[in-house]
Amino acid sequence: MAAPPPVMSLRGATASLGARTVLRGVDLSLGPGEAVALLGANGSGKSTAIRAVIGQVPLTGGELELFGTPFARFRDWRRIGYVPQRTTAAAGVPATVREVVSSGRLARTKLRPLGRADKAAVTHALEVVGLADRARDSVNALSGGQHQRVLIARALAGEPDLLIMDEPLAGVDLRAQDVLAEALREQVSRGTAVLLVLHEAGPLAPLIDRAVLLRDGRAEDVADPGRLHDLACHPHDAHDAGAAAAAIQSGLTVSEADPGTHV
Ligand SMILES: Nc1ncnc2c1ncn2[C@@H]1O[C@H](COP(=O)(O)OP(=O)(O)OP(=O)(O)O)[C@@H](O)[C@H]1O
Repeated sequence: MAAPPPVMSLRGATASLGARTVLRGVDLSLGPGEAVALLGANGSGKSTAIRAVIGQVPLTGGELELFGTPFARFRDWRRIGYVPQRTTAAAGVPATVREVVSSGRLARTKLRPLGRADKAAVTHALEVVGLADRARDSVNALSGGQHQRVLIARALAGEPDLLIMDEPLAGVDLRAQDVLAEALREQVSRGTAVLLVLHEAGPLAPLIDRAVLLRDGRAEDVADPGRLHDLACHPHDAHDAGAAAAAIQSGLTVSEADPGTHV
């Protein structure tokens, strides 16, 4: 039987923001059930890359396929969940936590009232992020970290096959990070592919199958996600991702001065 197509595949992707070329030939793909961390310095183009994947930033060149379908023909958006970079879930309209999380089902219900399965998925997502007891509260009454958890619950409620998250742990306290890591672990074990922009892997580190470093508008594979922490926190140290990968494989830090010292 033929192997399933990648969940997402970018090939030679180029993109610009204003006059600035941000992506200069990015190759990045994700298999079903794979969890990939996208690392890189501030401004290296991580958010731009994932916004290109969901069609918010148009490619100026290269190819994008989602679930084996070229982007221009892709319509199955319910298969993709997206958590934007730290923002607020409040839109000036006094929506409740449950309402915002329920909006994660929109691509599935196509504006019909929520059915039993929809409501169960929303309730489950609220429980997973630890906000079931706040379901009736206005999102305007939440803290920044709680907003972030609402946005994660909204993405989970859609039961996506590909979950894309831009720094999902930003502003989330350590206990909630553990809860979210467990939620993601469950999601990945069900076969969901996850693409995460990370600066701090924290409790997500054990989940990550592969890390990719964005540098100079291109993506470079990092061999061992076990060294994720160093590259996530110190992307500038990776002067040469090839050397970094070799060092990582051999168990040395990227900037190790004494090759006899293992970390
Ligand atoms: N609207 C815009 N117009 C022009 N340039 C932009 C715009 N938005 C972002 N940029 C630039 O594009 C580059 C990539 O930005 P992007 O947000 O993708 O980086 P990032 O790797 O996600 O950064 P961070 O780690 O700080 O979140 C940066 O140099 C940024 O200054």
